[in-house]
Amino acid sequence: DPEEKILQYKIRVFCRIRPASRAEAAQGGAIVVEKIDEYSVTVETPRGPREFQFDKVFSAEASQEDLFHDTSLIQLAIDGYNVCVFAYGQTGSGKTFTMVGDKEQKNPGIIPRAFNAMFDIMRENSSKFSFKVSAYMLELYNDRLQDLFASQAGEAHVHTQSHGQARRVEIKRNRKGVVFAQGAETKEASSAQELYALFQQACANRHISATMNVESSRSHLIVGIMVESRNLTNGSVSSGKLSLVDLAGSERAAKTGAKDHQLKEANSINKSLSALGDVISALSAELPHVPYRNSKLTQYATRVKAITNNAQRNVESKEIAQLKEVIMKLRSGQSVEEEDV
Ligand SMILES: Nc1ncnc2c1ncn2[C@@H]1O[C@H](COP(=O)(O)OP(=O)(O)OP(=O)(O)O)[C@@H](O)[C@H]1O
Repeated sequence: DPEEKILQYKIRVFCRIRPASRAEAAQGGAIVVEKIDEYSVTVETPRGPREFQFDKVFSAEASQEDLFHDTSLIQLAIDGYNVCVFAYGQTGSGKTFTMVGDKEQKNPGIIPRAFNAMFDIMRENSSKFSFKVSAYMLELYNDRLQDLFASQAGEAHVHTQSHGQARRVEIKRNRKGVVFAQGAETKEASSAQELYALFQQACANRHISATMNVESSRSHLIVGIMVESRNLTNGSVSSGKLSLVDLAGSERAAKTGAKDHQLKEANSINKSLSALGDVISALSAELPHVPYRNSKLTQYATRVKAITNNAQRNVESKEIAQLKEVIMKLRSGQSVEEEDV
């Protein structure tokens, strides 16, 4: 029963412990986190050990295969649901390793594995369905969404902008309440290899702050894969989306010792991450109002099909209230600003 599957999958939080790096070991670093069973870890703190629970815990020995083992979320996206997977953690905790993998792709992460699994599942179902896969890839940097496809698209205006910045993308909501990225270029892919090649092009356009940890990414990476499937027997069409997100480091601005534009980066990263935390708290507590609108990241990343009707009604009534305000202004002969609309 797909509805049952959806409820079961509403939000799941996994914990992955990464092994200590050679440098950390050489500096005499101690291991302070330990998996105690499938669902819990202990963390050494100055006030003694603390225990934390998760839907699943992966130890430092867990391989990339172990992590990806369960492909049911990919199946759900193909079945027409909106699925989002993201990695959260401080700089160097292993988000990019988990989502993307190592540079040489000897240990591919969730994103390339998801591309392969997606096309494998579609191939297995090709006698009953025809599929169309398209993708957009975005970067959220200093609260600005940028299209990572745009600057290799060869459009003249792109090159005239400073720092090779791609054009702006806006978050919009369609009449059905589904969030989409307006202005984002989507590209079709007919194989996992093609999709991966698009991903590599997109990654080459990301911002990396030069003076911080070289490996550190200071922006959120958002990969949206849309799957349209047509039932060959009755012609019905469904569309689902798999969003794969590699978040920027979650450390606090004060700790990074960052200045000026770096501080601005850290602040906007923190703002969007704490907004994400608020949304997840509201969703898991099943609160009637989910504060999606507090940041671009949450407007985009956490729109799930399982959102309660109440939350949806709240958003709609807010939009209707705005609309009423605009109508009132127009009636009384006042001017209407672009923001109002
Ligand atoms: N499970 C793992 N096994 C082996 N090496 C790992 C693992 N997780 C992370 N690493 C290594 O640790 C280093 C930091 O990981 P990574 O770059 O993924 O961190 P991050 O959380 O994405 O950091 P940032 O927020 O700065 O982007 C990398 O060299 C990566 O290869």
